Amino acid sequence: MHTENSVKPEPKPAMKWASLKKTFRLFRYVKPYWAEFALGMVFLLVSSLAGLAFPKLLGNLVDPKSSTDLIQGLNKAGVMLLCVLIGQSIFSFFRIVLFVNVTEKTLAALRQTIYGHLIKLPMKFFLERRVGELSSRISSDISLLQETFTTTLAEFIRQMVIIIGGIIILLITSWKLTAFMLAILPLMMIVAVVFGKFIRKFSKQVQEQVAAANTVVEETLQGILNVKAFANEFFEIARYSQRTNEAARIGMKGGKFRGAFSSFIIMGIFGALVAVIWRGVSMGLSTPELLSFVLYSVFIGGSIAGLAEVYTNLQRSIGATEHLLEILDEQEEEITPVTAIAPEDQLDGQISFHNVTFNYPTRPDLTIMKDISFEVSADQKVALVGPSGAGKSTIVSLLLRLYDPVSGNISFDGRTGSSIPLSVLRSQMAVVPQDVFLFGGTIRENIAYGRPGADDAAIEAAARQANAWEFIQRFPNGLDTVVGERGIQLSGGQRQRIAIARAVLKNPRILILDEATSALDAESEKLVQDALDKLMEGRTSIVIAHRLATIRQADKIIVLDKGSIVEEGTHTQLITVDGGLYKMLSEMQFTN
Ligand SMILES: Nc1ncnc2c1ncn2[C@@H]1O[C@H](COP(=O)(O)OP(=O)(O)OP(=O)(O)O)[C@@H](O)[C@H]1O
Repeated sequence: MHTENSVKPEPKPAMKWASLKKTFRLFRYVKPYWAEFALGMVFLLVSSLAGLAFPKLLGNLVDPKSSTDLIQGLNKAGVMLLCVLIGQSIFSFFRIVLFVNVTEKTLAALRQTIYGHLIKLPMKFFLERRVGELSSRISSDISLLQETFTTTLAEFIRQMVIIIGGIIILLITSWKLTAFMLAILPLMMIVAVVFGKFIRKFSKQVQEQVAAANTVVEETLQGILNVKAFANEFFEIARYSQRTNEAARIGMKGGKFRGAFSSFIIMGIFGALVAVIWRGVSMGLSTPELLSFVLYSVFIGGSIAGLAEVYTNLQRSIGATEHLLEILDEQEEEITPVTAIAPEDQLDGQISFHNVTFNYPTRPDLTIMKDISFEVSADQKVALVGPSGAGKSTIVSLLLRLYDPVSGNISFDGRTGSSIPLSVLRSQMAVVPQDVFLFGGTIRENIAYGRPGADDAAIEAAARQANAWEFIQRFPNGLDTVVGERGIQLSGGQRQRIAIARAVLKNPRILILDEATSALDAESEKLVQDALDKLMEGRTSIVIAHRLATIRQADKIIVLDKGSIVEEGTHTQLITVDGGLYKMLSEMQFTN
């Protein structure tokens, strides 16, 4: 089990400006929609400015002087207020529609960019992170940004307009009273900001705990079979409860501070109001003047308090942006669309390992492959044999260039692997893995994964060659049969034949076969083996063999032990080596 690195250190204050600058990189995704964005901004500004007229007009409304100017029985201030209201509702409507449009389009582009980037990252990246954490990270980080773009940003601008505009109007009304009010406000502001920052810490911790809890759900649902088989339901329930309780505990602790924060704001605002009214009365301001003054003060006070919330939200989205940018800053593999393979890049199928030494990037201290060299001629069938952990799968990963050797090199037809475009190289190889992964979808889609866009005739031919057609046909929906998320409705042998059909469709130059360790029933076994034999014909095949009976005909058997090649030869040669590992493994299997 991995340990959680859930609570990451808070970014240092010195980082702030740098992170803010980084966040601006996101505006690249807004750029294509800048016209809509700018228009939304105009609406926002106009509606915020119109909002500013509110207290003044309300003051006029109650002014006994204005009621003497009645125009046909209607109060002028009342009409203007109505106009402001109508104007504001129209502007708000367009502002929201425009901002939502821009946000949705921007986020879709961002989601696509991030996913497109993520899927092209090298294996090293995925070794270091948990998939559940990554996916919930991305979804929660993006929802945070959604909130920022649609509400927080607008709130920020509206509040700034109210604060600045309000103060200007107040200064014109009475600079003395304004100065008095302002003496109280900045204090509130500082406390609010400090408080907001403190609260932010809690929401971040809760977010991380929730992500950790989601990881448990995701992993256990994906591996539900294992959970049940090990009767570990209660263990998982306890694990999940621990995470969710922790999230709740931190959330509640944060809740207390949020409560205190809101009490502070209430005290601050009401306290300031009482003080301002008292001061205003003693300064001899008229009632309408006082009313609009108090209203402006409420607006300003409310905006300053809201600003702390906005600040918290902005900080959270800066955090979210940083996470997303961290992913975007990771170096991609050179994945390119392969439409046609240039003749010079067509593989013949010859492979050589020259003094390859390798360790996994996550475990630099542990040398997994030690100075390995071997040759595979085109169209040869070569078996990799050895005890568990000997390094057979690692050789396959190196062949696929999921990782690069630390020293030495791997060449294809005499060309170093790294000189062939990565996607072109991989497109000429196919893997039939031990644990076949079926995507939720139809059998047709699952087979066509070997060559997206293949027509039904090609899919049927591949299924026939893989000895899969017979069982597919027996399903009432044939190729349209939906297989579950992990293909649980299909038997192990059937899944393997689907994987073989995929490889047939791909028609690779180099075939990599990770033989299933789980025993199939005799009939299924024969069907799978027969399909594999047909698939291996006419191409280079590398077989990770667990059952030695299946590789007697191999052109070459490479025996690995602890990351080194200990023997090499055909079955007949190796079986005669006294004290040899192959002979020993072979005797063990046949006597069992
Ligand atoms: N992703 C990884 N990160 C770090 N070490 C790894 C990783 N994958 C495998 N190893 C280590 O590399 C060594 C070789 O593993 P590998 O999977 O290649 O062996 P194998 O011969 O295929 O074993 P098996 O027959 O059990 O599948 C093992 O010691 C294993 O612990």
